[in-house]
Amino acid sequence: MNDTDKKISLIKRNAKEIVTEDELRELIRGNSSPTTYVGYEPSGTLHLGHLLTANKLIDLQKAGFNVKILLADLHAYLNEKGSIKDIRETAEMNKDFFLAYGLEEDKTEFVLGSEYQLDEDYIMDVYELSLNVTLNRARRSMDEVSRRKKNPIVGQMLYPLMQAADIGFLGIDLAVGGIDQRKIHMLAREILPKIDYNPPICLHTPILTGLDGKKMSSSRENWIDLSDSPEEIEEKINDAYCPKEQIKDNPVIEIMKYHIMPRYDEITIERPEKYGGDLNYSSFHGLKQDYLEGELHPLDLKKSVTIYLNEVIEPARKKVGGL
Ligand SMILES: Nc1ncnc2c1ncn2[C@@H]1O[C@H](COP(=O)(O)OP(=O)(O)OP(=O)(O)O)[C@@H](O)[C@H]1O
Ligand SMILES: N[C@@H](Cc1ccc(O)cc1)C(=O)O
Repeated sequence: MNDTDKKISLIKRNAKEIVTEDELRELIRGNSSPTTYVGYEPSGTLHLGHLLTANKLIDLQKAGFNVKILLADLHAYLNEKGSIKDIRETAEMNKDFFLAYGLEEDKTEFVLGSEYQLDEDYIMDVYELSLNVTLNRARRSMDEVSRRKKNPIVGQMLYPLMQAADIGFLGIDLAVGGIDQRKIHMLAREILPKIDYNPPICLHTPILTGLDGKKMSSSRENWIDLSDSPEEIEEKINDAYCPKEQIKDNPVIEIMKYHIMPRYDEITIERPEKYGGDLNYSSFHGLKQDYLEGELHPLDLKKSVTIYLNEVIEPARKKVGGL
């Protein structure tokens, strides 16, 4: 494998899609330090779902990308997440969480949305974009992001235009987000060239299933986050939905796949001799096969996920605890 192929395979790992891989290859060949970003509406809980995108940023850092994290305070405000003062305080806390989680401090630039989103040039970009997007299209792009499904407000129309403008304004080559960001990203690819910015390449991560088998979300109380103690994690994993021989919508399998396996060359599932002894896996493929065939039992999986997840989270937990 040449250097470009190695980077591409790291970037593709556990991604749901890249739009497009050819453009990514061209970018990596032609630019030794391209720029990527994820934007987050500041949130009181940064759960393992949010951290899927942070894992991808860590991979991208290893592949030579400059990483920006946008703490999107004005977006959260427009999405009715609270007062601007409270949102900004939460943004400050989130910054520490990301660094604690493993992003390299000197290679990660944090940007608060309102630091530049009130500048004249940025606002002119948003206005120009607004002349290129129908109400219907703006509304549809927000289907999976907006809090408010009925009676949309104008704030919801500004939101995707601003997200597109961010990508242009911050000089982003590769925009990363959960697959729920897809429609906004596709809109950005289409409209940014109309105001003389390059269309971004987009990478989407899967959506992590919560402990109850539904999307992990701070409003469902079905999450694990960095402030959970080892005892809480043990209890949560023990009680988690984990159907036998089923991979789909199985949060314990997903935690193993997305949060644990990328951090180890090989993992061991400890099992008493009488049940066949320890199992070792260096790829998710082998583990998946064994689980589907009933060779790996949910209880053994849960025990190992508890041990490894605690190990993965420990450094961050210490830092966050000491803040
Ligand atoms: N369960 C999840 N799995 C994967 N990514 C997620 C998950 N929840 C949120 N994200 C991602 O985190 C980023 C920030 O999303 P945002 O803060 O709006 O989350 P949200 O969907 O409102 O979550 P919550 O319901 O927990 O508040 C987005 O890129 C989104 O795709
Ligand atoms: N739309 C993202 C937040 C975001 C805001 C602005 C951006 O430029 C990027 C991302 C979310 O759902 O949380």
